[in-house]
Amino acid sequence: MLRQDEWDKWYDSLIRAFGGVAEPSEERELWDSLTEIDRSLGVWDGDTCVGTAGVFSFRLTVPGGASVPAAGVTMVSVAATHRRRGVLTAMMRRQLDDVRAWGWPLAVLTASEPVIYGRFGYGIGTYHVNAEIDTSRVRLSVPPGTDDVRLRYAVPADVVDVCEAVYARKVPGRPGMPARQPGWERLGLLDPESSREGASPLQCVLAERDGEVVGYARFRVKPDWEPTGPKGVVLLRDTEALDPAAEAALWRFLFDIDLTSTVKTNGRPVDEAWQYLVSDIRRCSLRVRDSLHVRLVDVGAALQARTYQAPVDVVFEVEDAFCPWNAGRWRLSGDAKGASCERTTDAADLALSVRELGAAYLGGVSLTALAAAGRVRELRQGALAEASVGFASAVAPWLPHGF
Ligand SMILES: CC(=O)SCCNC(=O)CCNC(=O)[C@H](O)C(C)(C)COP(=O)(O)OP(=O)(O)OC[C@H]1O[C@@H](n2cnc3c(N)ncnc32)[C@H](O)[C@@H]1OP(=O)(O)O
Repeated sequence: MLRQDEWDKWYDSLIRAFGGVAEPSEERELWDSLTEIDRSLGVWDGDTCVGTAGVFSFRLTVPGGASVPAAGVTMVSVAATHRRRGVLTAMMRRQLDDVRAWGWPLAVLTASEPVIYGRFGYGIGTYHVNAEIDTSRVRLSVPPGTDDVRLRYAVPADVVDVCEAVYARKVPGRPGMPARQPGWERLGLLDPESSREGASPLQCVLAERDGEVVGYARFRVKPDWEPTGPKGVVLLRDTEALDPAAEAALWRFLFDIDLTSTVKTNGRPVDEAWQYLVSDIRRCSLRVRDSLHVRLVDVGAALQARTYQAPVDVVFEVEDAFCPWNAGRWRLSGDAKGASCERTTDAADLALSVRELGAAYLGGVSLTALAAAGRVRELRQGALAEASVGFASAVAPWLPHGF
């Protein structure tokens, strides 16, 4: 376990493993304040730190809206001098044992390289979309009520509480969103000058209706000119809105900022509303990327913490070499109201590894698709369709920010 007075050395070791470029002090201080020391691991060779791993104590929305304790695995590194000797494997062993002992059913992470974590039982549970929208050509058609939404600029730090309140109201409605705990609001405000690369400081626009804040967008603008005229870029940091009209008003604003011709987004939901309002989706240059990797640390507790949009009664035969306490047969019975998941000796209906369960858990990756890839085996006819429909989420799961 890490000690507070070791943090600087520990963090320096992490930074070096990521290439050694120092973070702006504002950012370093933020991660210092968010580090949960007693949940962090350091591996030392003498007084040199050669391995780092941390955990944030998240609560994550799962299908059905429950907020489930989840270890947000973070700050993982092994010094290049000590790589490929099993240091990461040893830290993952200790960490997953710890998470189990804390009684948390899930561990989640975003990976520097997707190849790393499958061996430890993580499956890719959410994807996100990056877009580069040609707003000189792409038009938005907005729903009724959009013109009733008033927009106004505000200083981001001055209105962070109202933005957080909007965010908090969105959390239960989308699997994968963490409830933002005190301190995390600073992540959305992070704005070191050295990271702007010619763009403006962070700007914020609030959407209001009848004096109530119903949405916000935080962004930067990077001015640019060519001989024929302006071609500035709007760099979206984040946006949330409480209803379709507020959402459309904010996107219309982002599309229409004078002297700009591109909106760039990073890490947006795959089913976000603006995609269904644009005149030309092809000119939005969508790219999909893996986002949250999900590991069921306690299969029974995790599967019964969520609900199922259609009735499910199936026996899973689960393979889990890294956390053998999960291996074996589990009967999951559930519907949209609740679920139970117990050990059973009954015959299995579906066979899969814990990695596929992690992928399907938040409802964004279909068990049928995994079966088509040979990753899930159907042992009772009909069980695959039943489980696949039950597991799906009407709203695509999404992780709103890195950690
Ligand atoms: C949640 C996060 O924080 S993501 C950030 C992860 N960190 C980084 O990317 C920083 C740079 N990289 C590193 O620090 C290290 O290379 C790590 C942490 C990725 C791997 O640490 P190591 O101690 O070398 O891993 P370890 O020796 O335990 O490897 C276990 C297995 O995973 C494989 N593996 C580990 N990392 C990688 C990788 N990046 N690419 C391919 N295979 C890998 C190893 O080859 C080994 O396979 P084997 O069991 O078949 O021999």
